[in-house]
Amino acid sequence: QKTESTYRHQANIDDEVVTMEILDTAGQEDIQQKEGHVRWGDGFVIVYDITDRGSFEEVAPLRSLLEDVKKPKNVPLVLVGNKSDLDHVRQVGTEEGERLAAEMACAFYECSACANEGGAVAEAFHELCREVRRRKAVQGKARRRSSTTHVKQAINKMLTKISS
Ligand SMILES: Nc1nc2c(ncn2[C@@H]2O[C@H](COP(=O)(O)OP(=O)(O)OP(=O)(O)O)[C@@H](O)[C@H]2O)c(=O)[nH]1
Repeated sequence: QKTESTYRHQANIDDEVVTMEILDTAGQEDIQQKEGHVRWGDGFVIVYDITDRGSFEEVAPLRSLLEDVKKPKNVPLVLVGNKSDLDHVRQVGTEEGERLAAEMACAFYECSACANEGGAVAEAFHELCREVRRRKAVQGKARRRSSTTHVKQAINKMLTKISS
């Protein structure tokens, strides 16, 4: 049974301590629940499985939901293709992920929650934090003394291991 969990994770990003509140959604919510998650989040990691084309096809509708709920603001977002250790059963090419991320104007990472070589999982989260920070600065809401940036996220498929 799919479950929803929350995590708190602290990281030092560009010499600033950031506390992330992470919501790992189960991906089976109804539309009201999904919208609630989207309202709650400051930033989003959308994760698909490179060995499952269906999961890749769920990205665009999710992105539309984010846009609809957050508009007129644009949404801090990163796109992650997970399970890069399973390259031999890959169904979604790296270039396809890159192209989709370019369309969505967001950063893209391929990574593996199991074999997290090069720390791509952490890098994806760190980049999301930077993006949230940039948007807040642009919106004139940057609070210089705040050492706690809450990055909240709602996604359909999520990495459960975060290491930095
Ligand atoms: N090989 C490989 N397996 C992975 C990777 N990430 C997750 N898995 C496996 O994929 C399965 C699903 O992982 P979950 O983290 O439960 O995926 P989920 O979509 O978040 O599912 P829920 O937590 O039930 O919502 C598990 O058996 C994991 O061990 C990865 O990077 N590589």
